[in-house]
Order: sequence, then C-alpha cells, then structure tokens
Amino acid sequence: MIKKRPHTAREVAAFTLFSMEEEGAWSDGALHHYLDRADLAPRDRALATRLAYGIIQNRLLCDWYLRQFSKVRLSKIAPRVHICLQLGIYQLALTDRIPAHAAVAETVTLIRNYAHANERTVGFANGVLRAVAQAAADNQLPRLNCPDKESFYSLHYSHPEWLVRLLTAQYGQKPTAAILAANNATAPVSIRVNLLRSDRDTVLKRLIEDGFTVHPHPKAASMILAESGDIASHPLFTEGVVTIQDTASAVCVELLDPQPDTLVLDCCAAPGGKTFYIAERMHNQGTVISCDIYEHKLEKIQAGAQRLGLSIVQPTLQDAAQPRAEWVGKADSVLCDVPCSGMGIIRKKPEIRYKDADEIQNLPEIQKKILENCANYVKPGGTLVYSTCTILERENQAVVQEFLQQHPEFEAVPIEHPVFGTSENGMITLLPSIHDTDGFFIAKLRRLT
Ligand SMILES: C[S@@+](CC[C@H](N)C(=O)[O-])C[C@H]1O[C@@H](n2cnc3c(N)ncnc32)[C@H](O)[C@@H]1O
Repeated sequence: MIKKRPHTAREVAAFTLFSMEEEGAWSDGALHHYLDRADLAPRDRALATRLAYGIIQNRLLCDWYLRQFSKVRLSKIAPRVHICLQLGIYQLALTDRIPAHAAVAETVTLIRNYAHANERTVGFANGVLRAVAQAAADNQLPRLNCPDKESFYSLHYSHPEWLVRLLTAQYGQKPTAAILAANNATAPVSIRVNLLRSDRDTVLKRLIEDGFTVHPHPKAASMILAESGDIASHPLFTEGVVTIQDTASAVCVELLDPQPDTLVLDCCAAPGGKTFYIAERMHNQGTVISCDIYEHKLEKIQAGAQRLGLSIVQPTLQDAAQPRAEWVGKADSVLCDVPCSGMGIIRKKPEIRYKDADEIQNLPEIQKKILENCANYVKPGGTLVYSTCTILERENQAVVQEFLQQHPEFEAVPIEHPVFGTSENGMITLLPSIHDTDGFFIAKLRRLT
C-alpha cells in the first residue's frame, strides 16, 4: 500500500488503482483503505469511489481513447502515468459533470507528484489530456469503429473480447449486451435478516429510522435491499441481527432446504455466508460442518458464527477434493459452492473481468473433482447442491451434466423459487440483468440410492 496519506478524491482513486496494479490489491479493499485515511467530505468520497470504479469498469474504452490521442505506444507508457491518463480520460470523455480544466490540471498534478515523471512525460500527458478535452468540448471525440458486435461490446462495456464472445455464444447478442451493461451498474447492498434474532419488518423500521434508504426485496422474503449506507458499521450488524449477503446466495441455501436436527456439509464454506444461513434455517439445531482448504479462512467462519449466535457450525479444515471416510453416506444435505472464475460478480468486483483467460481454463477439472468427491457424503434420499458465482456454462451446466451422466444414483430435482421461477432440469442461472442478483448458478440433485 502507498504510505502517503491521500488528501483529495483523485488521490484516493489514483492510490487505489496504483495498489491494484502494483500489489494485486482488490478494488474494494484498497479503496476503503485510502478512503479511511483521507478524511474526505461525503461528496468527495463519492467522487473518489466513482473515479476508481469508473476506470476499472471502463479501462478498455479509456485505453482505446488514449490510443487515438497518444503518439506513444501504450506499452511504452510507465504504469503510473498510464493509470493517471486513464483517470483523466475517464473524466474528460466519459463523465459530463466534471469540469475539463479540473480534470486536466489535477491529473497532471498527480503525474507530477506520484508517477516519478520527468518534465517531458508531464508535457506529453498534458498534451494528450488537452487534446481529449478539446475534442470532447467540440463534440468531436472519435467514434468506435469495430468490425463486429462482439468487438464493439468489448470496447463499449470494457469486457475482454474472449469473454464477450463466450457469453454471446451462450446467451445470444442482446442478452449479452444486457449482462455487460448490468455488470457496469451499481448493485444494491442486500441484507438478510437473522430470523433467530428478529424479523424483516422490525429491521426495516430500525434502518429507516437510522437514515438508511432500504426496502424489502420484492421476491425474496428474507432480504432487504439498501441503496446507501454502511450497514457493516450499524449495531444490527455487530449484534448479529443482519448479514450482508447477495440474494442469489440466499436462494442457493433456500434450494438446499436444510432442516433442523440434520447433518449438513458445506464443503467450500469460507467466509461462511451460506453456512450462516444454513444454520439459521436449521434453527441452530443439528450440525453444519463448514469446510475450507485454507486454515486462516476458518477463523472468518468462526467469527461470523459467533456474531450470529450459531453454535452448530463446526469450521473444519478439509480439501473438498480429497475423501474423508467418516463422512461417506452420512450427510442429509451437501453444498458444493465450488471455487470458480467469479464471472457472475463483476458488478461487485469489476476487475474480475480482466482475469487471465488461461488461468481459469482448468477450473472445471477442479470443480468436477470436488463434486465427484463430495457427492459420496450424501446419504440416500439426501440433497446435493452444486453452485458457482459464475455464468460460464463450462463451469456450470457442463460440470453437472457430466456428473449426472456418470452417476445414475443421482437425479436432478425440478426447481421452483420466487426469485427465479421454475426449472424442470434442476439447474438455474441467475443474472444481474434479469434477476438483479449476482450472476449465479445452482443445480439441485437428489441421491436415489
Ligand atoms: C466461492 S467461495 C465459497 C463462498 C462461501 N460458500 C460463502 O457463501 O461464503 C469458495 C471457497 O472454496 C475454498 N476452496 C478452494 N478450493 C477448495 C478445496 N479444494 N476444498 C475446500 N475448499 C476450497 C476457497 O478458499 C473459498 O473460500
């Protein structure tokens, strides 16, 4: 992290982007780190947030504009200078409320102060930004000229072309455009009420009294949607009355339908969001074995269970791809919420879209191994749910279909849920563009023998 204390919204945004580039920091963690240190007025906090996320959400488009105006190749521009130029171009070309002179002057100041730039580089950046500002003022910004719809969407919505092509092959052109647009929109914060401690109406009333803009989810009975406010700092959160959880995750647990006094195995459980809802739906009666492969992540499960008063949760170190003899045939319900590419949660973590395509190529192999192994823990008549927070079929339907072909002892269970509707083949994909949730896949299976 950058040691200096940021003093302006643009410094917070720049430091956040530098940390992501230089240390691989996540956008939300880095942004909050610098916002906490900056002590900005609410308006400037909002501007810093908008700039940081705006650049991540529009990086490819900003670079395209930069290429049109820069005589220097992008690969030859130093990383911090490049980030500052993206910051300037975003303000000049893609927003309409920020005065151009402030965008140019403050970007040049950032380059001078934080990008280790010499006068020649500062002059180059100044020239590029002034040219963009002039073109924007004259309504003469270059128009995207792309050979096909996919390459146009890729630039227009700043998603890599391989991802756009994959989504188009799966969902079609128009639905893909809607998904990409939804990925760049602001997601509401969704809150789930711990029904062991309160009820939705009471929580809604309290949050409204405390100045939050909240309303009940129109289709998910357990959820509240908040448009603003820091729920995690509210006493209702610290006292374990509410959890921040996407509606799609709640739907996943509702389809698993865990019952009190049963044994549930949550095989890839950290940080524990679904485990907590499972234990709440079991009225804190029975056992939830909550596994993860990383020991340090088990502490998060433990802390969350304690906060919510859930004593039946047992955080357990276990590789879900490796057999554990004493669990075979014992569980009433098994949840495999497997590691995935995360291409459904771009709305919340915008940088996920830029993951290396090769790095996520082998995920289906790991996912199949986990499903294959954890299926052995389900007792006859028991339920197996496979889920991911991605919308790529190769990690979803393809994994489950192959599993079902090889395991006639399992059958798909038709799904009916108010948030999604019905699915005869036991598989559903929730989409930000349709369901206003994270992109999420859920398959519900039953063990016959
Ligand atoms: C999608 S996240 C789970 C989210 C969690 N179910 C929740 O609702 O909060 C996947 C988790 O699987 C864990 N994981 C990855 N590989 C694993 C493995 N082989 N066995 C068990 N856990 C694994 C990761 O550490 C990560 O915490």
